[in-house]
Amino acid sequence: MTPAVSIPQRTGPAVSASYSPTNATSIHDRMNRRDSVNAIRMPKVLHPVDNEDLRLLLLENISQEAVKTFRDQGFHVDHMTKALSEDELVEKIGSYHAIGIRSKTKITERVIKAASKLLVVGCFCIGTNQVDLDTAAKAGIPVFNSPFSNSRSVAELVISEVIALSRQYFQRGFEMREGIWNKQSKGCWEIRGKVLGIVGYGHIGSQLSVLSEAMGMRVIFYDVVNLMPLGSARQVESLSALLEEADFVTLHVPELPETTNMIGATELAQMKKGAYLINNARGKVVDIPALVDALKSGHLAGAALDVYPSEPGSNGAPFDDQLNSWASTLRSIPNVILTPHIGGSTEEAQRMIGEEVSSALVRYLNYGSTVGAVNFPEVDLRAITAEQPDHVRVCYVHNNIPGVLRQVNEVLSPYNVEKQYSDSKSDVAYLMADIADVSPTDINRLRELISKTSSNILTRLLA
Ligand SMILES: O=C(O)[C@H](O)COP(=O)(O)O
Repeated sequence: MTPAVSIPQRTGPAVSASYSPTNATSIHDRMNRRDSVNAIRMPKVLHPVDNEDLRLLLLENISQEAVKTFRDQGFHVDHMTKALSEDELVEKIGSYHAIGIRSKTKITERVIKAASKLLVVGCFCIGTNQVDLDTAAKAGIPVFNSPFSNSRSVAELVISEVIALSRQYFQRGFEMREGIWNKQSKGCWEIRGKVLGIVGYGHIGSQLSVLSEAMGMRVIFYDVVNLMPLGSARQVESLSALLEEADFVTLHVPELPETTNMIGATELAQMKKGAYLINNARGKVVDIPALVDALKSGHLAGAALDVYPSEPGSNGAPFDDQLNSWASTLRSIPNVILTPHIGGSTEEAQRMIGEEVSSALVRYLNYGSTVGAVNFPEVDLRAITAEQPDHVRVCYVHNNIPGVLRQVNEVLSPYNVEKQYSDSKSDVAYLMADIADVSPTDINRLRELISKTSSNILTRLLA
C-alpha cells in the first residue's frame, strides 16, 4: 500500500492559549516552549497495517476535491456520475473499503451484507435516510455526512422560490417561451411584510430566517425543540399555529417516520387560502396527491418542489407517471415550480462537502477517529507522535455488552497502554487504544487475538 502522505491537522496549531504574556517571561521562553511543543506534538502519519490497497467507490458525481483528497492518500478511487441500484451495488460493493454517495443511492441491509470489506460510508450531503444506519453500525461501519455545508445554497434557493411564486414569473417565463405575452399584476405580490413559516429551524431553517428578514419578511418557525429565534423571528408552539399564520410554508425537516406525510390534506386545509408551499427537504414529507387537490381547488396559490418520493438515479432519466403516478398531473398545474433536487447543487456547496466528508473518511481510515459519525460512538485519541515509531493504534468495534473491556485489556496487558478511550451508542461500542513498543512481528498476533474476542465486530490496527 502506498503510505498516506498528508497529515490531517488534528492537533491544531502548536501555539495554544497558554502562550499568554502572563505564562511566559520572555520571547525566548516562548520560542523555546513553542519548539518543544511542536516537537512533542508532531503527529505520525498512520495507515492500516493489513497492507491491502484501500479501494473507494464514489457515486453520484461527488466533487473532484474528494477524489483528489483520496488519491493524495494513495487510495484507489472509482468515480461514477450516477447512482447505482440495489442490485448493481450488491454486485459491486464486495471489493470496496469505502463508498461515497449522495441522496439517491440506497445502502440497504442487503447491500451491507454484500459489503464484506466495507469499512466506512460517506454521505456527501446532509441527509442520511438513504442508509440503513443501524445495520451499518452493527456491521462496524460508521457513516459520516456533511451536516451544514450546503445549508446556504438551500436557503438561497428558497428565497428565489418565494419571489418566483409570489410574482408567478416561472409561469410568465414559460408563456414567453410559447410566444405568449401575458403581462399581469393580479395575484402577484411583493414579499415585503409577508409571513414566512419555517418548519424545522436547523442549519437551513435558521439561515433562511436571517436572509428572509433582510428582505422584509416576518418569520415564524416551528421546531420540536425550543430554539433561540434569530433576529425578530418567533417560535410558534405547534405546526397548526404555523400553518394558520404563514403566507409561505417552507419545510426543512429530515425524513423520519414522524415526518412522513407531515403535510397532508388536513395540514393543507389549515394553510391560509392563497398561501404557498415549498419543499426542499425530503419528498415523503408531503402527501403530493393531497397537494395536487389543494392546488387544483385554488386553496393554495402555488408550490415549489425540489424533492419527490421517487427520484431518477441519473440525469436524462424520465420524471414521469411510472416513477410517481401523479407526475404528469403535477407538471400541468400552473404556478408550480418543479426542480430536480438541486437544493445543495452549487459549486461552493459541493466543494465544501467534498473536502469535509473526504477528510472525515481519511481520519477514520487512517487514524480511527469517528468524530462526526452519525450512527456510531464518537471516539478519537490525540495523535501518536513521530517520536513514537513502535506505537500501534488498536481500533476495536464490538458488541456493547459487559466484560468486553476486561477481555481486550487482557490481550493488551503485556504492553504499555499509552492512552485509551471507549464509548458506546446503542448496541455498538468502540475502543481506541495506543500501545507502546510493539514489534512488527507482534502486530498480526495482536490483531488475531483481539479479533477472536467473543464480542468482536471489527478490529483494525494502524501503525
Ligand atoms: O441531503 C442533502 O444534503 C440534500 O438533499 C442534497 O442532496 P444531494 O447531494 O443528493 O443533491
